[in-house]
Amino acid sequence: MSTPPQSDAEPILETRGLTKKFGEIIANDDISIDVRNDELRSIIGPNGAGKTTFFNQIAGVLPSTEGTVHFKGRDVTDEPIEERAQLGLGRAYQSNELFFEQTVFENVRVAAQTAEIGEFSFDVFSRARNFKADRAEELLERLYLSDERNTEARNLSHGDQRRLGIAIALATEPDLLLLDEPTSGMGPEATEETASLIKELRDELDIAIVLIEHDMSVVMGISDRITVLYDGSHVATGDPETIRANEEVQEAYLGGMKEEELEL
Ligand SMILES: Nc1ncnc2c1ncn2[C@@H]1O[C@H](COP(=O)(O)OP(=O)(O)OP(=O)(O)O)[C@@H](O)[C@H]1O
Repeated sequence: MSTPPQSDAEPILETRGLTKKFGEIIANDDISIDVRNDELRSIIGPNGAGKTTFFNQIAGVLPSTEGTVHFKGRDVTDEPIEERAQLGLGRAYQSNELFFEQTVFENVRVAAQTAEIGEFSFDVFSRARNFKADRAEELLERLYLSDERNTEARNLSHGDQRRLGIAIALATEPDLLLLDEPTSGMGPEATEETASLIKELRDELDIAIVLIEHDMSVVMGISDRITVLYDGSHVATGDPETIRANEEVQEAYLGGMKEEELEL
């Protein structure tokens, strides 16, 4: 399915014809989207739709079989993940990427220090401990983690680890933040808090955020626009009302998800 771009002004991210094949498996086929520089965009679709693969193609974790990725007008299709990060394309860290033996504060401070210096070295933990401390404190406050400042990352709750992963990503001062299922494994209350936090971050930091999310109340509640993938293809992009009313979206979802999961 050919997918014309949908945006009108100043896209920070443009994918064109993005395709990923794993041998015979076509994970993504010809995906073209534009994300505006102040946009909160959700990517949704049933299991196996190609969402995570698409994210990995954007971040530079996976090379694409075909197609291009432009970030801030620059072709980054062949740029490695670090180069994209330097340009301002950030992705939240997963729990298994944290420094478990270090405190919450040190995890964020070192991320800020690494971003400033340009590379990570194990020396960073022994450097002057107040380097980038203000920035780290500010981020902890913003992510509601100040109370856990001195807790070792391994002792954090699941939800706090997810927030720490976002704080680390923000330490690199991204202009576009990618969040892969930020509410997964959370109960209803933490999910709601995380959704508000994501919206707050976009509004206050004035950045673009693209998230993969399964919780439809989160998606419908905070997204400016939603992109629906199904079986590796782009089905639709539009505001929540448009997506809710789209018959093709309902069919795609009802084919792959239970109606009660959908809440469309
Ligand atoms: N490394 C890989 N090798 C082979 N096939 C893969 C690989 N990664 C993903 N796939 C396949 O590509 C398709 C898309 O997978 P992907 O994980 O991107 O979907 P998804 O929409 O993120 O699914 P979920 O919601 O379950 O995370 C699936 O058929 C999957 O089995």
